[in-house]
Amino acid sequence: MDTLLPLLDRHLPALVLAGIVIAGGYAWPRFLSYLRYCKIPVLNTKYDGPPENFLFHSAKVYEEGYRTRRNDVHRIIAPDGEHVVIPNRYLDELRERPDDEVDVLTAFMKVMENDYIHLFPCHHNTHIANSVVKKELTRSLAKINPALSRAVAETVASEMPAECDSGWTPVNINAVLLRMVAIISGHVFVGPELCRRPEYLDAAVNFTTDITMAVPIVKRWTKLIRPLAKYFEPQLAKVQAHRARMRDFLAPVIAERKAKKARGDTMPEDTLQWMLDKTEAEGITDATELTNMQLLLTMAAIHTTTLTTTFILHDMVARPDVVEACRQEIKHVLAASGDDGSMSTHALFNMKLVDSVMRESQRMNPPFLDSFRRYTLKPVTLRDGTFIPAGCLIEAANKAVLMDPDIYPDPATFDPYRFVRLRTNADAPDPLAYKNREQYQFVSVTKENMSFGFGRHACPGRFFAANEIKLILANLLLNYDLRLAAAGEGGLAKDVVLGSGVGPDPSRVILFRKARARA
Ligand code: HEM
Repeated sequence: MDTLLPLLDRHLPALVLAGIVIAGGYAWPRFLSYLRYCKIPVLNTKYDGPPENFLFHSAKVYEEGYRTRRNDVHRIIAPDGEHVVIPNRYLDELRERPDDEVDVLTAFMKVMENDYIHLFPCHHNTHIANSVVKKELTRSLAKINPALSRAVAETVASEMPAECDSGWTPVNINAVLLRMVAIISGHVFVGPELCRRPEYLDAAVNFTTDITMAVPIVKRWTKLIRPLAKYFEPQLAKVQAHRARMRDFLAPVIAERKAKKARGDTMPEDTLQWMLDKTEAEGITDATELTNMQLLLTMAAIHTTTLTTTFILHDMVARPDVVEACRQEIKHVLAASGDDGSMSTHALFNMKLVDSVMRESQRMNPPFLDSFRRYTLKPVTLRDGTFIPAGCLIEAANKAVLMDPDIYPDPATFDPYRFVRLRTNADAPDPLAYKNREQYQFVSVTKENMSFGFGRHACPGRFFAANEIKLILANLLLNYDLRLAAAGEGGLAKDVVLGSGVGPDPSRVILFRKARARA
């Protein structure tokens, strides 16, 4: 104490100043946040407190918001801050707002703590990656589908456990699908020669999981000292190690492709090549940027498609009649299409019951409880005078809408025929009175189904994802019998809801057996 007091005395002014700076750094953002949000009614005071309160009760929070305040802008307090929930009736108006007013990328950068995680390449290159999916990939689907169809057949055969050939075998289908989807997507991301290479597969399978774990770790650090997190949190180093490995993997591939192009060789048709062509045209030659763009697509595509397909199979296997009806439809469509065994986009379009089961499964198990995440870069005044300040993370309820009985009658019942009925039977009552019943296809995005988002930034990969999922389902149903495992055999589904994310029970198994010759 004797030595401490003089020391304190000598440094008192500096200590007081440091205290003011730290307290100010902590309190100032909170004060600004208070000013920004204080006029927007808050919903979830009862889930305030430790982050777990919101994380594990988020479904109830969104549901309560939709039930009690569906026509008013309101606020949810989540562990990462305030989320402003926008009623559906404003979405058509908001989707028209330009990106420099209501921006999707800033929203995702904030949610994903991009300053510390560095998931997104610079704005411009992120737009290039998105536009490659929207334009080149989607426009090429009919052309690449025969090759994709063969790739799916090979991958299903190689990835399903060999034990299924000799009898009923418990399969953790989520884990199997993750590799399958990574390989199949890899065919169109980096090409058939590279899509099974361990470096690519490691990034495709583990990058998303490592980022998902890193984001809450970053958020635990108070903003003022967040830049220091990378020196203390090994999870952040893990994310950057993925980037370095992927860059080492892609750099020689990129160099080789550039040489091929210079020689005038025929170039591959995959997202890497399309991104190379677009960036080269603009003089961007850095392999790191292309690596980041490729990793971004991996992040957007692999786990989302895997969890959607897992949910569909979990929902199907509980209903043997639906499995059989889908199998018959697939056989019928293929017999009528006269294709050479590969499944064309036209044949996939005609699998309308399969499509309906996919949409119904996604209706009951959307990947996110919310959708239409945007950030207001400028203050927004809506036509009826409703005001949303600048600097807000806005979003709309998704799951609560999908369970609304006025929109989806008897919403808690899984009805495999719900959407095929609406699409093919003009007399089927349509509570939404859509002008075009094709709005009920799996890929259609509406205010009443935003699992692929909404507006001009709705998921551009959904057409590819729908093809991929249908091809996987068709191959599994034609080549395997499947049945429900009992609870004791790992068959009990317990979905995981954490914050706004929803996933299937990752440990659940389904019994598969290689199909004997069927009629
Ligand atoms: C079933 C699988 C998938 C689901 C559920 C899904 C879901 C979503 C959602 C909810 C968004 C945000 C949209 C919005 O806020 O309006 C999104 C954006 C995006 N998705 Fe997907 N996605 C899937 C598959 C894919 C695939 C396979 C790809 C790439 C081939 C992809 C590429 C993208 C891209 C590039 C964006 C950003 C679009 C933009 O900001 O303009 N997604 N996705």
